[in-house]
Amino acid sequence: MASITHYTLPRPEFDEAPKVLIVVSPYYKEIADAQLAGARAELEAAGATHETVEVPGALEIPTAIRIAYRQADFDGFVALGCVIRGETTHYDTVCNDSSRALQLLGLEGACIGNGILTVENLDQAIVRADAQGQNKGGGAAAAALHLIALTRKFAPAAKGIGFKAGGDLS
Ligand SMILES: Nc1c(NC[C@H](O)[C@H](O)[C@H](O)CO)[nH]c(=O)[nH]c1=O
Ligand SMILES: CC(=O)[C@@H](O)COP(=O)(O)O
Repeated sequence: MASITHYTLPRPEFDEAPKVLIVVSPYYKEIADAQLAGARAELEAAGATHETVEVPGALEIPTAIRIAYRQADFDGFVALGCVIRGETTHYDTVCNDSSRALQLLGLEGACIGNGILTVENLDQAIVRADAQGQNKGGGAAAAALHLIALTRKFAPAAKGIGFKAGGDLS
């Protein structure tokens, strides 16, 4: 069988440290801890500051990010959690709704890395969460950092454009 490796973008560099919120569901605590280790290492390697809040399950992650996006001043967010298929259709609800809500927040301008694992079994979760393995937590943190870098790159101030009340360009 043919195989191909993923290309990883170089880590972005920042003049001013990004401030990042990690929102994690410890629904599967050991998996969440491994994801957190990978995400924190990636953020620290980029010089970002970070804090972490917990929510009960993956379904609460987008709402928690929405609250922080509206009420605090984080540059970006890392969503960490794990959904493992059970006997019922609830799996599809948790996977699809959490993912869709994160995407909608992203389209509003929130810089979010989605590290919510959606897997068939615990073995799949373990290899993906492992910071020395597939390190999906680190990958989600890297995604958030890239979106923050893009936001700063295209910020009006960086182009010398100011906005006045009323919307006139100066
Ligand atoms: N089954 C999983 C859940 N379910 C819980 C939901 O996320 C939610 O907390 C509940 O429906 C209350 O709103 N959450 C996970 O993170 N992982 C699962 O496998
Ligand atoms: C992700 C899930 O939905 C799962 O944990 C719930 O299991 P079940 O479908 O057996 O209730």
